[in-house]
Amino acid sequence: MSFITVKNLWKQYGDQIVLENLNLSVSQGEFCTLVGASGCGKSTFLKMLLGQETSSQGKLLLEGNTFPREPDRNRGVVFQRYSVFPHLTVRQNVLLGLELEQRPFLGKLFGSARREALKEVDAMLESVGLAHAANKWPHELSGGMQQRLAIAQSFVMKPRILLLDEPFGALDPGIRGDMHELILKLWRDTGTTIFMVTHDLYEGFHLGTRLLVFDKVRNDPQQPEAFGATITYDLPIGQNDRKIYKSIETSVSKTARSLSA
Ligand SMILES: Nc1ncnc2c1ncn2[C@@H]1O[C@H](COP(=O)(O)OP(=O)(O)OP(=O)(O)O)[C@@H](O)[C@H]1O
Repeated sequence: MSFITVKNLWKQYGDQIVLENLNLSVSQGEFCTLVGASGCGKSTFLKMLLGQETSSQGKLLLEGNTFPREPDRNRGVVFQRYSVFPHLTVRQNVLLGLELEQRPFLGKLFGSARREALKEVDAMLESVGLAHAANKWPHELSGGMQQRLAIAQSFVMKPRILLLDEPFGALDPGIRGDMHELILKLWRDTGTTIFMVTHDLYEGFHLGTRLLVFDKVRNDPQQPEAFGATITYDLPIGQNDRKIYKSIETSVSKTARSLSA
């Protein structure tokens, strides 16, 4: 059975149609990268997967059942920035999720429960390359290290679905390469189903298992809000066809111009 099923899904804010007629079937453990013009609804789609937004029409199913309405521990999220708590050390940042899960009201663990949790935290920090920075504060970390921390915070909760909204968008190209390796390693080790939004077509074409292009097939310059974006390409990663790359680039740029006009 499909892990995630999207059937004729629409999202509308007031008179603005943001997404129209999305159809998709995703298996458990896939890594989908989402590209598309700014404002065409990629983050809105992630929010629906997270349970922060509801659809206006259509179905969004998790193993055949309606998606849970509220965010829960099965779904993690990493944003481009500001995912970590500035008043907690690196170690405390990763520990907090486990503490809140086990002691939702107190938010603190003691004794052997705390020791067990810290073992998990330290293993996680080791695996994202932050073991040496466990006692540092977020403001003492570089941008790349902060994103490593945000990724550790998510993975320590062992989510079934991880949503990444331009997680490497603010990083230098050199550091991005290291982050690609890290996310691929964690994905392979854990089998998490990942959806990652990126503005970088290269990332889209090379990372994960599947590239989804969000774009508008219909556009009325007189009524720009009358039509939403849909999935125009659904390609397996590794398909390095220059012509497809060019055609996606051209179409996405055209939509970007119309959305910013
Ligand atoms: N809560 C909301 N209320 C009204 N309109 C919204 C809301 N959230 C998003 N929108 C609108 O929906 C459209 C899609 O926004 P969204 O953030 O999903 O696009 P995006 O493709 O992720 O853009 P970017 O790549 O710039 O992050 C935009 O026009 C935005 O203004």
